[in-house]
Amino acid sequence: MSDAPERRDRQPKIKIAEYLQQVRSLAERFAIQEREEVELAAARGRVLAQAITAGVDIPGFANSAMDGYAVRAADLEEVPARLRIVGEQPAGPARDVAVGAGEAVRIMTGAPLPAGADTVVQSELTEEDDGQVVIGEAVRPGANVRHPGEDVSSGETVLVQGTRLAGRQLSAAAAVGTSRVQVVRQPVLGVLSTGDELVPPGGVLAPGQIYESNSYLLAGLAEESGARVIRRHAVADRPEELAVVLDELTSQCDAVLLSGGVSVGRFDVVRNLLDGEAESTFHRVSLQPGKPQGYAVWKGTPLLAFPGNPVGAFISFHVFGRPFIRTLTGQVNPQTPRRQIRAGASWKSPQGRSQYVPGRVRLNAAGQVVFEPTSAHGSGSHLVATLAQASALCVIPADVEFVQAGQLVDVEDIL
Ligand SMILES: Nc1nc2c(c(=O)[nH]1)N[C@H]1C(S)=C(S)[C@@H](COP(=O)(O)OP(=O)(O)OC[C@H]3O[C@@H](n4cnc5c(N)ncnc54)[C@H](O)[C@@H]3O)O[C@H]1N2
Ligand code: MOO
Repeated sequence: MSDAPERRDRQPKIKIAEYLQQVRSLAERFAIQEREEVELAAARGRVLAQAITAGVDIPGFANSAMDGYAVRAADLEEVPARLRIVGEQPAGPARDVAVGAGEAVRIMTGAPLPAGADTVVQSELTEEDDGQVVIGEAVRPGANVRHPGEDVSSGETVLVQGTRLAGRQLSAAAAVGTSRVQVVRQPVLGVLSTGDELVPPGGVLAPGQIYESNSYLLAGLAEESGARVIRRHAVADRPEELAVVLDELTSQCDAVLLSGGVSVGRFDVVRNLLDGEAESTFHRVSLQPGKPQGYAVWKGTPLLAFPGNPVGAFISFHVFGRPFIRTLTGQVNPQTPRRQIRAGASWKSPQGRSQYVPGRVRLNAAGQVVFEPTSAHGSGSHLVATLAQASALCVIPADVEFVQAGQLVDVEDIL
């Protein structure tokens, strides 16, 4: 057992932005430098180590947006118009058909626009009669024609370096002809829970014990952020055991996320063990939940230490963990978008800490869009089960102590 004394920690709190800057600086120093080339189909979730430049225009040629008839707008000045059908152009190679005065070509969506045509009339507005097409309604000149380079021109940047590749980005790369991409090596993250009271789910709970859940939370979030994860649990009051697990994890990982044991209690082993380590930094951050935070470098590998309370661990990942992984993998860190929505309930917020309240954005009975906390207990950092129902976070500034139903509040989506 550790016999470390309880700390009387009256350290002033630091601002979220200040601590975030420290976390990002740490990640910048350990940013992954290795690159690899992978098939586009295997690149989902990876981070681009190069820009993708269009090798072709998109669209590549003038083409039809509808199934219908390619015509000359000048022939539609008076409707109904009757035009002679002189050919057909499906999607695919351009046929040797052209549209002259008084003529039309039957055309399919995506097919190249025949020479002479400048407008496409969709088939619903037409009737065919004895080799002619009858167009009964006026059609805007140039309607239903997609022009070359309208989306992107050859030589333009389609995806910047540092983009994380999801389905849409893979599709953009494919559409400009890219088949292999340079990506940043996938980060390997250790996830380590500490706590004597923690029993793996499925085990038998003795009095005072609870099921361990943070490693599932943080491993899941880290994987969703593109990392490969190695998950472990070490008991809280045995620093030697924690040191062994840290040795093992840091020898295989680019970084380790810890939860629990960072506060001021006698058994807060993470803090007790790391306190003497290189660059070990512990702060009280003006955040609720998620006040106690720390980082250190263990045998050359950065560690981020989050509080053990499950919602605190989640908010810590949302505010610091995800930006840390993004920086580690060379991604840009855009500001998390916030929008103002009316509070759908009243609640208290702790003085001097920015409160993050899990909840949902919904329509209330009066038809107003409101933010509603998922739990009547608001931002309580132990509310692990109701956290799963939340899809948004309400962010209350540090100087606000009470939120009145109906007032505008800042809301962020949970990614
Ligand atoms: N005297 C003070 N006590 C506390 C302070 C303070 O300023 N002065 N801060 C409180 C705040 S705020 C937080 S947050 C917690 C942080 O404590 P630790 O990070 O040291 O976390 P633990 O004590 O290990 O655990 C807290 C809580 O969370 C449960 N837990 C921990 N790990 C897991 C896990 N992997 N899965 C599920 N649940 C977990 C643990 O059982 C505790 O209930 O300190 C306050 N105290
Ligand atoms: O900062 Mo703690 O996570 O509120 O309980």
